[in-house]
Amino acid sequence: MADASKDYVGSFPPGKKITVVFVIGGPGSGKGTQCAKIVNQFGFTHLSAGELLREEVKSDTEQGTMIKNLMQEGKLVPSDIIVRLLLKAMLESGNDKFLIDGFPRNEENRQAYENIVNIEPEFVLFIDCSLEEMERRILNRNQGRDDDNVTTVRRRFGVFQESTLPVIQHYEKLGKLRRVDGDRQPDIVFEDVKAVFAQLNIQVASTRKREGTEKC
Ligand SMILES: Nc1ncnc2c1ncn2[C@@H]1O[C@H](COP(=O)(O)OP(=O)(O)O)[C@@H](O)[C@H]1O
Ligand SMILES: O=c1ccn([C@@H]2O[C@H](COP(=O)(O)OP(=O)(O)O)[C@@H](O)[C@H]2O)c(=O)[nH]1
Ligand SMILES: [Mg+2]
Repeated sequence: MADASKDYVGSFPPGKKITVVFVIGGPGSGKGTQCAKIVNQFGFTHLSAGELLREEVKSDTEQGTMIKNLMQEGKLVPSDIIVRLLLKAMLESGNDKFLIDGFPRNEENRQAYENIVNIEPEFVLFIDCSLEEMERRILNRNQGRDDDNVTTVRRRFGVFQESTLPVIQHYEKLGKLRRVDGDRQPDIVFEDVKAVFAQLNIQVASTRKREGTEKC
C-alpha cells in the first residue's frame, strides 16, 4: 500500500526568516559559474536543480531512470519531484540563505514551489545570454553530461523560450526581476551580480572574516 507520509519532506520553523534567490537563465548562460562566486562572497547555500536531479539519477531507482530519460531528451521532470528535492536539500543544509539555480523553469514549477515551499524569493536573478554564446559554451564545457549534445541542447533552448521566458515575465511584472548581461566575461558579469546582491544588505563573507581577525 502506498505510504502518503513518504512524500512529507518537512518544513522550516514558523517565523524563521529564510532568504531565497532564484537564478534563472538559458542552458549555458553561466548560472553555475555565477552562483559559485555568489557563495564565496555572500554565504548562500547553492542548490542547482539540475545537480540535484543528476544525483537522483545515480540512485538506481525507478524514479532515477525516469528522470534520466527526461533529462536526456531535454524535457522537464515533474514539478513535485524537483520541488521536494529542493526543500529536502534546503532543510538539510542548516542555512537560511539559498540560491536556487535553474529553477523555476515553467509556470507549473513556480506554482508547485508556492504550494510546497511557499517562501517568496527576494528577487530573481536573470542571466541573459545570446543563444549562439550559450551553445558555444555548452558544447565546450566537457562535463560529460548526456544532455550537452547539439540535438538535446537545441531542445533545451526550445523549452527555455517556451516555458521559462513566461516565468521571467511573471517576475518582471512583480518588479522582482534583476537582469544582468551574461554575454561578457565571468568577472565582468559578476560585477553586476554583486551590485544586485549588495541590495540585500548581506555582509560580504570575506569582509566579515577580515573584520573578525582584526578584532583578535
Ligand atoms: N561569462 C562567461 N564567459 C565565458 N564562458 C563562461 C561564462 N560563464 C560560464 N562560462 C563557461 O560556460 C560553460 C557553462 O557555464 P555554466 O556556469 O555551467 O552555465 P549554466 O549553469 O547556466 O548551464 C562552462 O564551461 C563555464 O565555464
Ligand atoms: O527545475 C528543473 C531543473 C532542471 N531540470 C532538468 O535538468 C536538466 C539540466 O538542468 P541544469 O540546470 O543542470 O542545466 P543548465 O541550464 O545548467 O545547463 C534540464 O534540461 C531538465 O531536463 C528539470 O527538469 N527541472
Ligand atoms: Mg548549471
